[in-house]
Amino acid sequence: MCAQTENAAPEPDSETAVLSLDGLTKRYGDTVANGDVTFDVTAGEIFGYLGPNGAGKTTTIRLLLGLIKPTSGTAEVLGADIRDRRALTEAKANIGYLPDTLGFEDRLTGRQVLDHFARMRGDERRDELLDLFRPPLDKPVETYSSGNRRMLGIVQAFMHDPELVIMDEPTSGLDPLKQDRMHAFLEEERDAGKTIFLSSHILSEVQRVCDRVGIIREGKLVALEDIEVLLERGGKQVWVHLAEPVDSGQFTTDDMIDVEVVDSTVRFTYTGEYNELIAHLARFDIEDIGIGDPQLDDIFKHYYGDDATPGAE
Ligand SMILES: Nc1ncnc2c1ncn2[C@@H]1O[C@H](COP(=O)(O)OP(=O)(O)OP(=O)(O)O)[C@@H](O)[C@H]1O
Repeated sequence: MCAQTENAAPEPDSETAVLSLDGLTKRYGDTVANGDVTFDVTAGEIFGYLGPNGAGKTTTIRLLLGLIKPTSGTAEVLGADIRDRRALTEAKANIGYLPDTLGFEDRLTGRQVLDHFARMRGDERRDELLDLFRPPLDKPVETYSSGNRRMLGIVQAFMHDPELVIMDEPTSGLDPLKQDRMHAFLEEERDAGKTIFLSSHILSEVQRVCDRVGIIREGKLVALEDIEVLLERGGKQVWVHLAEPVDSGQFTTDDMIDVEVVDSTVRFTYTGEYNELIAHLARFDIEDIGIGDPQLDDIFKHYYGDDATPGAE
């Protein structure tokens, strides 16, 4: 599959660009943590920033929040240039941030942590969020499970009702039920007009909640697509059970990838015209057939190759 770059991405509407990255580059010695990363995130979408460990996701997030400085290039966050410290500080009053590692003062209770953030930015949605996410507020944070730490982090990220929320691996440490609650919550926030930027190495999470995805590999943006387009480009997953065994040379066409033949069963990903597939299949004696949508992790493999380590769950 042909990887999309920023050049081929749909033109964003600059009026509604909440995040706008322009050649964002961060080098650490010889390591290019982010290399010329360019894309926009528009208002009211859940944008998934997908890549395996070390791809550069946290670096992008830290650059966007002004926690580190770019080597070159820049970005605008809610209209503020990240190199303009004062403008960025003002913009951050309207941003929620859930870091990958929550840097709370561990001896404080959850309530004290929230009080601290409330003094800085407000907390008009605190009670509503605590009803949903329920961290044990009167215990010191050092006694929290990783799931409860994340719950507290989510409450602090959203309680001042920000326009944009940036989340670094938001569901790590959450059990499946809490992950579901979190995903449903993010969808509600998006429907209410909020913009969510979340990084993830979990393909199923991005597939489930995100409207668009940027895939980052070794610091470079290798794809930028609507989830639906990405899934469409990934073709169809097909399996057929034939009346007689067949060898792969007899069956395979140029539009089939990842062909697997076991006796009389063939599985493959089909990327061509459907009429041609049907004409091709009509030459065989077929006993059963299944055609379905591909999983994002299959598509991901095409970007990353066979040595991909996407860490899919
Ligand atoms: N302060 C630093 N000094 C040197 N190298 C760094 C620093 N921070 C990040 N890197 C390197 O930059 C690259 C990108 O790291 P980054 O943490 O952004 O990746 P990531 O996609 O967020 O990965 P993970 O999911 O593991 O956090 C890695 O090779 C990392 O080792």
